[in-house]
Amino acid sequence: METFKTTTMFTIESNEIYGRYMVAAKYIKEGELILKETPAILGSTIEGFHLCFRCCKPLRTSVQVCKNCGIATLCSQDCQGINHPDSECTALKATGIKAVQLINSPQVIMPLRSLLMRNYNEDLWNQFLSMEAHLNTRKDTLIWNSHREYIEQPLRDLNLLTDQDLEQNVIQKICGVLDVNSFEVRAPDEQVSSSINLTSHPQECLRAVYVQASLMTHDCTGNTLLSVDDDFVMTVHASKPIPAGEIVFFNYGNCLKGTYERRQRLREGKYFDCVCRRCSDPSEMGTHLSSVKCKKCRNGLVIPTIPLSDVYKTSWTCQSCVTVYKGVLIKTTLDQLKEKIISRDPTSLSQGEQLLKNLETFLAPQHHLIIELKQNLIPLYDYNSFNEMAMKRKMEFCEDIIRVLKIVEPGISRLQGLALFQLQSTQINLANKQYQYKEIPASTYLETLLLAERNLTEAIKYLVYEPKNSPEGRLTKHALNDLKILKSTIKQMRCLCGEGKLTQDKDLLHKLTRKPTVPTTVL
Ligand SMILES: C[S@@+](CC[C@H](N)C(=O)[O-])C[C@H]1O[C@@H](n2cnc3c(N)ncnc32)[C@H](O)[C@@H]1O
Repeated sequence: METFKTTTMFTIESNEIYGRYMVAAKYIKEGELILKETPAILGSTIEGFHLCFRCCKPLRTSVQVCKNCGIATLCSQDCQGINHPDSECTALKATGIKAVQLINSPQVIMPLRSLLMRNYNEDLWNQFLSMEAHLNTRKDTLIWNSHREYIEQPLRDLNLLTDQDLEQNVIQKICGVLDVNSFEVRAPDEQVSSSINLTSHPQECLRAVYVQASLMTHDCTGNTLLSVDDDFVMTVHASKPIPAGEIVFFNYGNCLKGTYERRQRLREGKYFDCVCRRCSDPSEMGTHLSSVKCKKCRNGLVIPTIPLSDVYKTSWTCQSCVTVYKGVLIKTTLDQLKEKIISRDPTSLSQGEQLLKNLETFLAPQHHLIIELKQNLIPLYDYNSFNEMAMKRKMEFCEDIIRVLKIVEPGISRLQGLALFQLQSTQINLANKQYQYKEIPASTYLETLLLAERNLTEAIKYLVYEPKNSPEGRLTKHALNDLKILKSTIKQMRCLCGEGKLTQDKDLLHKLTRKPTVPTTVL
């Protein structure tokens, strides 16, 4: 086994299965910082859209061009962003191309910026080239041909590629590295609600390559927490203790998806078949995120007989009455349900609840389609935030999601932090309302506040690792302030209860029902 690189925290090793991978060089404590890194290259998603070369803000209306190179698009001449250094500016100018040529082909910009690295930062270029691109697997596939037509050909037409570049498939290599190694990061100025929404990706998210962080191997339960701040600096913390010699993993996908969906995405985008502990377990560590209800006994849960096989290729067996179902049957049912989810009106709460009932007749209570629908319904319940039933339903959904997250994302988890934050704020709002209208006695009110305090404290425990200059970091600041207020309220309520004075402290209720400074649609 060859060791490529060492820091005090990790070494890089390599084997046949993973290629290079990161290994803990010492015992790493939960929450310890493993690495902090700026991106080697930043750009738009594969389809390409225009962004400011300096700050990477998507350019929606006016576009200016860098006065020095006359090519790079900018949001303004005064932009203070650091992502268009003089070295790149000079290399871009030397190409002799015109700004309009790039404006007409936004999809070539990120590959071109990557290519230019070789002219001004050989070290970084070599590191970039050493990254996994899966050229052999991708050769002559749809993605290969698409990159040839939409990226290689336009760059060739601009005379930016040598014969040797074409012979060595340099552009395919660059595109492969970008596709396999990029992290999706938020575009600056994205609304907080979309950026910390669990379900939908921000509309204009960017791709960024971090040369060290990308060496982490995938595992569906991971042992790290990755965060990116407003300046695109990535931090990697241990989400649980990592003994010396253990692999440092990161979950490349969405931990709330089912095994089939996760594995399919990894196969299509990262070119490997995940065989981690979670993928190999037919019950997904007891969560039953992919299990369906048995039609025959109506009691048991039906799970794949061979979990590492495709849904439709393996048979499925009821854990209770042992009835065996054909995989195609399960797949057809799931496809029909997915179709219903897609075609529902996403703004209609009643339609969503109706569909949820429908899903619950076929699927395990924690099936990923049910969890996903609940995530989507939570923001709709926020619009009814003064309705008691709505608040209770929202809390129920948060608790359901947290229960699953505790298993599939154990340890420090941003998603758990966000879900707990949502939960406690609704608990407080509901208790305030009930206490104000004398529906609950002071002792019950106090009990609920204590419960909310525990949830808020736990949320903060997970969220303190978020960089201060990120939407989650700003939410954490807000949460810390909320906790202070909550503690002082609890103190006052304890006094009131102790003295038997069940008064309604309006000021106290007002403080506790303040709207958070960030939208609450975090789930
Ligand atoms: C972002 S790169 C990781 C670094 C890469 N191993 C290298 O040597 O450059 C992702 C690639 O690593 C490999 N990989 C990562 N996690 C894996 C896993 N759990 N099982 C098999 N291969 C994995 C796959 O080839 C995948 O496309």
